[in-house]
Amino acid sequence: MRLDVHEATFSYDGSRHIFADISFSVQERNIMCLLGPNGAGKSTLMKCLNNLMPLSKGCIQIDGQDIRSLSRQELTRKIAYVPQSHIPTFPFVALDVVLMGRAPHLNFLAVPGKKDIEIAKQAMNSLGIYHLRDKRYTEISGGERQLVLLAAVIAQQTSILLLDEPTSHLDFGNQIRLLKIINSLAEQGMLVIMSTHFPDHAFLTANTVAIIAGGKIAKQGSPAEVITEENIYQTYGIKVIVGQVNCDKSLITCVPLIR
Ligand SMILES: Nc1ncnc2c1ncn2[C@@H]1O[C@H](COP(=O)(O)OP(=O)(O)OP(=O)(O)O)[C@@H](O)[C@H]1O
Repeated sequence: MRLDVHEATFSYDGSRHIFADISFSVQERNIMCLLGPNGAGKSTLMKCLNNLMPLSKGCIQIDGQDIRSLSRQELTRKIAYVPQSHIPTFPFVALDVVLMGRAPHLNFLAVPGKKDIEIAKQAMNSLGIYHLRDKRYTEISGGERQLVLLAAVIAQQTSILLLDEPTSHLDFGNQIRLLKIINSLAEQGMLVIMSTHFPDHAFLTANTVAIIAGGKIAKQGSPAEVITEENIYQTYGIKVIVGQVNCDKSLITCVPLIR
């Protein structure tokens, strides 16, 4: 499995480009992190990768096949996507929300079977939220909702996972547990693209980092190549120290300087 983005260009209004001529490739078992300031276009790019927004120019291919030639069901069997925010409308119980992840694998109007329920329960278990199964989605916290949506995409069993700021509502422990799960999904063969506002999350997970800024990929490469003091200053206008952790030289961290 491989995802190729060729000269992708997108505009909401037909005049202002949100991004232009963006190209990159990601292979299975790899995690790509998208960094960039607010409003840079990360969420928009995620939606284009999932063909929810049509590119104005360029193309996106999965194993050489243009995603525009795939039906929505074909695409949802290949790509799972968790948007940045999700406003709950119907009071489904959490297990039913996770079961919705099985929809691409069901025939039209078919109800989920025993196997689907088992997969959904396993997904909830892997995220430590099985106890939420009978709770209404409209009556759980923002972080719990984020974990329920993640369980739904794990149950979807796709080979590509698009996660738009997946840790934004999670407590510190759940952030790190989720990053571990993302790493293990990639080890099992998944291709993951995730946006984040935390450079450290890229150090903990990513093979590749792309900084989106000014409608372009401003920098692209390994986390150590891209997350540098200079690049972070250029991107966010803040001073940081990027360095090895003293007690474990294999870890690199990015610490903001507040003084
Ligand atoms: N539906 C829309 N219609 C018109 N413009 C939009 C729409 N959604 C987003 N934009 C604009 O597109 C640009 C990119 O927004 P996007 O949400 O992709 O950025 P982002 O990098 O994900 O930001 P953040 O880090 O704040 O989530 C912004 O200028 C935003 O105002």
